[in-house]
Amino acid sequence: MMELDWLGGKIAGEGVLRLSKKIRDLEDVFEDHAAWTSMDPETLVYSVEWTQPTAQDNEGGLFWGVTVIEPGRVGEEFFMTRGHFHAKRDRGEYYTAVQGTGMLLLMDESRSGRWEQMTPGSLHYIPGHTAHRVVNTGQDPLIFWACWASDAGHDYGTIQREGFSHRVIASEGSPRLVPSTQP
Ligand SMILES: O=P(O)(O)OC[C@H]1O[C@H](O)[C@H](O)[C@@H](O)[C@@H]1O
Ligand SMILES: [Fe+2]
Repeated sequence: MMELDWLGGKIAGEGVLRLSKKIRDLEDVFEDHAAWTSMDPETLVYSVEWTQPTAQDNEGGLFWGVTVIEPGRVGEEFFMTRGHFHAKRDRGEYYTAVQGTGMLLLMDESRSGRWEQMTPGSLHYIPGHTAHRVVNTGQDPLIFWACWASDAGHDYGTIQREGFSHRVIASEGSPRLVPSTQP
């Protein structure tokens, strides 16, 4: 059995998987390359804990995890996840925020973008064929839980090549959505 620290964003139990993404892992994710280069490469941007109680190729299985995005910026742009489509495009996902404030960026396959505000208690259904990225627009860690299909997989390449339709930047202290000029 797994034990969740719901508000702390932690999973305890056997077989919990963990990864963390630092500034050095996120080249070409942020628009301002000069600002990225000037930062300490060891700065933590986000970490993920998840459980895979079933095999990755098990059609019909579910995975469960939590992501903690630290507060911070690269230039004008807020810390955020890499973002992805699912490798199996039709697979959906749930996100629910428990701490902090942020923005869920969504984009369909014709690059049409939309977004949802994330606050403690907000529930977000991400349909299939929709890329998703989370941006921490607050001063505290943004913590959200997720449940997704075990055979969904992650396609990072499409976002790496083509970028998201929009970015979230700090404009006089407040978050502002701007159309992307480059991947
Ligand atoms: O994988 P990223 O786009 O960097 O997002 C970070 C993580 O966010 C959520 O927790 C998803 O459920 C994970 O599958 C994903 O790995
Ligand atoms: Fe996903």
